[in-house]
Amino acid sequence: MTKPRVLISDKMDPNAAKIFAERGCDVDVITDKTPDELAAMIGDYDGLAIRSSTKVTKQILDAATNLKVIGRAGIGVDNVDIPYASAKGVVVMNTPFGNSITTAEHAIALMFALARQLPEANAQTQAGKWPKNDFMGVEVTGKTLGLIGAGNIGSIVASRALGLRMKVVAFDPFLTADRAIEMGVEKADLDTLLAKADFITLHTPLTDQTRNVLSRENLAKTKKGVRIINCARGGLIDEEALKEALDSGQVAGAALDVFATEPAKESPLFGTPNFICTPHLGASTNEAQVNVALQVAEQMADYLVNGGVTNALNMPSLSAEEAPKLKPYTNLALKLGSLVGQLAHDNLDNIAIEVEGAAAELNIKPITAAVLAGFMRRFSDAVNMVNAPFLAKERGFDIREVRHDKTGAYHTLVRVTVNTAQGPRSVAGTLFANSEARLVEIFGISLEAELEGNMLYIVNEDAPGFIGRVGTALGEAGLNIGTFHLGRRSAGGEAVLLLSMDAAIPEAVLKQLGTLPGVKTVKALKF
Ligand SMILES: NC(=O)C1=CN([C@@H]2O[C@H](COP(=O)(O)OP(=O)(O)OC[C@H]3O[C@@H](n4cnc5c(N)ncnc54)[C@H](O)[C@@H]3O)[C@@H](O)[C@H]2O)C=CC1
Ligand SMILES: O=C(O)C(=O)COP(=O)(O)O
Repeated sequence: MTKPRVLISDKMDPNAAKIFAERGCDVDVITDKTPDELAAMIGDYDGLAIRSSTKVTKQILDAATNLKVIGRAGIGVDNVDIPYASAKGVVVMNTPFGNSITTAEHAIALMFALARQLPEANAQTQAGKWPKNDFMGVEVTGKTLGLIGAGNIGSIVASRALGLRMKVVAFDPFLTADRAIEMGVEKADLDTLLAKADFITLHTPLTDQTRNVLSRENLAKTKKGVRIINCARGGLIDEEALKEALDSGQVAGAALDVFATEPAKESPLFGTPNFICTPHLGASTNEAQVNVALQVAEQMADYLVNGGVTNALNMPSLSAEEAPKLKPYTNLALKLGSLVGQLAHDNLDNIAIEVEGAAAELNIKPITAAVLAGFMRRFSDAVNMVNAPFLAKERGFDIREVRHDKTGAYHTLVRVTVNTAQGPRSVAGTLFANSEARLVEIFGISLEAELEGNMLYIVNEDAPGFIGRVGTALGEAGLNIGTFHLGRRSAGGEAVLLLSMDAAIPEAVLKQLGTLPGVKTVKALKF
């Protein structure tokens, strides 16, 4: 097997490259490339490891013809076009906890820097001014900290602030009353927070809902003299409006680690009194960088080498232990989905996946994803287990997953059913020797077959001499039959023939077979 190739395109702790190599990947570290340069090289790679500098846009994803996984050594993934990556079947992972303490500490550091104007006092002292009477600060003890976003980082900031004897008011639509009590914070709506807070700190991702949460209008609702800290994402604050609010004194100080456009080489805020900034250093500690580098490399290598999925934003998790157990099932599911996809005529919008026996003990999500991937291959070759659920959702598919406790004739079974105009149609398969995928039922008829390569599917009325006529027609066309599988509903009733063929069957031969007496359906299948 060729080794998966990984590109590390942002500055990352060397542990990442080391882990990739140890886990059987070829790794290149090539940073600071322009988008065009990255697009020109990305086609060679199976994995892309990034921080916040690399922008994974449509341009990059279109050029990434071999890419299977993007790993973000950090938290925010707003620099990755996740919907497009999903549509392209590329898994996107992050490391949701590795740098959260470090970033929370940076927010607290900036809060103190604002409260005591440390950067300016430091600069003037070192300039020989000894400005002892120019810097009157504020205490944080007893003050109210307004937390916008109370997730991992926000809750660490809250715990540190409570330790500093501050009061914490939190706005987060997903914060439950119980969790707020557990955190020791007061849950509030945004307007209440804006009116109460002496300091405001932001800890939400950048989304369409959070963009400009501190807009001009909202800045005007703050308590006069508020101090604002942003260690989350630049787009959360209207920078022009913040500049005006600093100039007017509505905002007494602001500390930004992040900017709407990065690198921020210029800004209306630069040079404003009581404005402090750092160049997106929130996650920059030795500890955090080692954490995220190790974690991203482990996760990506797991996926590329074993199929394990951890911390993916566009795919259900699958442990490295589970992945090998599920592999034969996803293979079976892909084939059953593909069979239904190739045989179903209607414009279907529903599919049910049932598992029983040993299959019912497993994580059903990857099995469903594989059925959908197989089923939707009739729409596009680019469908895989990552993008199939996403595409199915986009098409408004009704997907049902059923887990049966009972065990039937087979120790393990996966059944795929679609509702057609003629009623439900289902196919089922099992695993022989725990690994070999076998079809065992097709549209209510028992029939055992491997679904492999080129196949010929015929439905006919069971009648003497029919099989001979099929064999003769194929022989005369110079087409060799590999294996031959037969099933029927009842003697003289509907029968199914499933043949594996050594080569694809030409259209003319299919047409000719269709003219044989008693034939209802003839179809070439490909697995
Ligand atoms: N400056 C830096 O170097 C770093 C910045 N970050 C940024 O910090 C952000 C937060 O990280 P975590 O706390 O780990 O994420 P998280 O996902 O644990 O927490 C985010 C919180 O924001 C809340 N939220 C979502 N929409 C909201 C809305 N409309 N209004 C209010 N709250 C909302 C969520 O409910 C969640 O509780 C990341 O998304 C990333 O952008 C993260 C690490 C380093
Ligand atoms: O983890 C995050 O979300 C960060 O913003 C850290 O960014 P960085 O990896 O330091 O470029």
